Amino acid sequence: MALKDELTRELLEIKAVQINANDYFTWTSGIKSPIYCDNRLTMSYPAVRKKIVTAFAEKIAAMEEKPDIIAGCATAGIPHAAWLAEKLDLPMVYVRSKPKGHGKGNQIEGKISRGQKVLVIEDLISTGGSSIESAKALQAEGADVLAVFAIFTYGLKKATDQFAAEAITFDTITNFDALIEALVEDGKLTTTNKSELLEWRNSL
Ligand SMILES: O=P(O)(O)OC[C@H]1O[C@H](OP(=O)(O)OP(=O)(O)O)[C@H](O)[C@@H]1O
Ligand SMILES: O=C(O)c1cc(=O)[nH]c(=O)[nH]1
Repeated sequence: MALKDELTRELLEIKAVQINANDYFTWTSGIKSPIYCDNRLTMSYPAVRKKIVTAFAEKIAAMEEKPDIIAGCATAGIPHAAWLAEKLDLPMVYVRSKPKGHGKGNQIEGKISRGQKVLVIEDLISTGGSSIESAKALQAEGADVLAVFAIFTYGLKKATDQFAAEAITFDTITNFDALIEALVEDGKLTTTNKSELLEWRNSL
């Protein structure tokens, strides 16, 4: 089984994905959603988190330009960025959603120098707003952001449009469509549920 399919299935097995058709979740963007994917749970499963790092490392191996440094998006991107940086023996930083209100007032923690090639690691992309903000904070420090990688994307048009508008490349290990297919295969979603969820996603 391809790593993408293995990880899609494992997200379901560890119950990272919850569907509540009657009591919607609120996303960080304010969007109300019948589905929530809690990739933070992957931290608690060494075999799953190792596969995530392997999948990111495979994507890096296919990149023409290699990163000098790995940047994690606070907070859920940080552990995976750390494990990836460790595997590749690369330096790491993390990026806060906003500058710290005390201490040194940093938004980026760790050392970053102008011209360094950075790969941004995020756990999940909904609208893309959080990871794009992290990438822009790095660019403001003179970093060359090669790409944003995440475990999962909902595949929202808004995310594709926002990344394109900022000329930032992004890629993910798995996505909403693969997740929905796996749920249908497992008999956990009817084809009607599937159509409703895809329609909801496409309407955002
Ligand atoms: O693509 P977006 O619309 O920005 O949404 C995705 C972001 O939302 C979640 O973070 P959250 O704000 O819940 O914070 P956390 O990472 O600290 O848990 C997730 O971890 C992403 O960072
Ligand atoms: O957009 C979000 O805030 C969001 C969606 C989701 O499914 N999981 C998550 O951790 N955040």
